[in-house]
Amino acid sequence: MRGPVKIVATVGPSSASASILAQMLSLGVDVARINTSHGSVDQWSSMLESLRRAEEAVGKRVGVAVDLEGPRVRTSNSALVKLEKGDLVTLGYMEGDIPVDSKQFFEALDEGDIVLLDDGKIALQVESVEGFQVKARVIEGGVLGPRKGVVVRGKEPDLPPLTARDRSALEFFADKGVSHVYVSFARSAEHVEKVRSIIRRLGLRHARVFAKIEGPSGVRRIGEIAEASDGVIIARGDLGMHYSLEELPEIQELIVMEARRRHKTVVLATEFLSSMIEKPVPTRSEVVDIYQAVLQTADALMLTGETAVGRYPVKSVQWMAKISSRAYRKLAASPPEKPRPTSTPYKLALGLVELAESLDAPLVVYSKTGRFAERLASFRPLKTFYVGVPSREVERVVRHLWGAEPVVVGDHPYEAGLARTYEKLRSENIIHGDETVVEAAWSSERGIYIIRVRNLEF
Ligand SMILES: Nc1ncnc2c1ncn2[C@@H]1O[C@H](COP(=O)(O)OP(=O)(O)O)[C@@H](O)[C@H]1O
Ligand SMILES: C=C(OP(=O)(O)O)C(=O)O
Ligand SMILES: [K+]
Ligand SMILES: [Mg+2]
Repeated sequence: MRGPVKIVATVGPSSASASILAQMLSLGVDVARINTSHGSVDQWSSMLESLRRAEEAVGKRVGVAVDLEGPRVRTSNSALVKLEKGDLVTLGYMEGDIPVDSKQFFEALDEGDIVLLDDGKIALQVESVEGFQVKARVIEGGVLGPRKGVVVRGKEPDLPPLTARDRSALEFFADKGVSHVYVSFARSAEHVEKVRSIIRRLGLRHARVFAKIEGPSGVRRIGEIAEASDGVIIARGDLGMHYSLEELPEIQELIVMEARRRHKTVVLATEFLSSMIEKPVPTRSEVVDIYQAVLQTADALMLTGETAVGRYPVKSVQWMAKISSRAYRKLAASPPEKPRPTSTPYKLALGLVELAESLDAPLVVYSKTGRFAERLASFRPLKTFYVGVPSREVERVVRHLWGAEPVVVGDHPYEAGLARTYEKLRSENIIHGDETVVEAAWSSERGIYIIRVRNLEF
């Protein structure tokens, strides 16, 4: 039992081939992330093509998440830059030892500011600011790769939530079966709503909008942002540059709690297995980090550099799946607490999860949009639950949810959809004929909620 936690893998140069992706999918990847901070329409096209081929080979369709660059400030160097501790370097707009691609970056800079590069691996302290010419001292050295993220600790560029690059990326992906859009640097509910309206205009009907919490305003406004989103992502890469690292565990706990109490999908991202970018085996602390993340009941864990540019993308997925299924055993022994239901649909969902658990029976439902599945997942059912869905579009949405196993049965009235779902599970021998099963669907035609328990043993 791989366990209910889902795995998001970033597709990049290391994993863009159909054969590598097929191995990753069969080992447990549930969502493929395309980080549009990098690459081009041509590269994204070939990634989607490889992904389709991998899905065919494995017989499993996964979520397709488009991660928008957002107002990201980056260095614009194309070659590596070696930086030694103590060096005095110049930062300039598209020029200098360290060229930076945003004018707003320089306008907000003051002497004494700490500038972090590449998820904080390199740190500088600003000594002088003359317009777009800045002198800074290297306080943490390293080799700066091309086009790496730049963050001024505690300062967020007051830029619009979407850039021209984001809009063209969304236009490209509008008819590509995308199931999730990750909004980078989400700073307010308004940001999220803006992206949602653009997505709707582009015809991405079912796509869910997840807000990436990457800086101080995202953390401060987590409540309104979570309310406005379908899910939140704890982006530990950028968060670890805005905050000092020892603050990260509490921020992670806070955001998981704020998301879960609002029944929102919650994803933990970045540096879970970063040592496996170079090595075939994780460090002990990475293993424990993943184990603890599962016990914190995130819906999904995200691999970034490990599968995008790492030397061991398949082994990284293998390790994440192995550790999370081990953590699942611990969870099964001491079930996680469930959030309070906030309305009738959630009360029904909670009742269903508890009924299935008390009978130790599989839960089978039919959900036309995937919203019913989201409500059930939010109560963290300990066993996989099966969700009949009308289309591949909804299948991809449901794939992201804790414990949810989507089954495409076509578009039917609820009761017929539920019957087809049960039949399909029986025909694939996922559920056995004599097994007690809890089923549910609501019949909008008759305005009633159907709960049926098959093969009860008294
Ligand atoms: N689509 C891509 N094409 C090329 N390189 C990529 C792609 N996606 C990710 N990468 C590489 O993998 C690294 C880690 O991935 P990720 O953490 O998603 O990126 P970042 O944090 O830089 O936005 C990136 O810095 C980049 O070097
Ligand atoms: C996932 C993250 O965002 P990105 O990789 O797009 O910077 C992060 O900052 O941890
Ligand atoms: K991004
Ligand atoms: Mg980030």
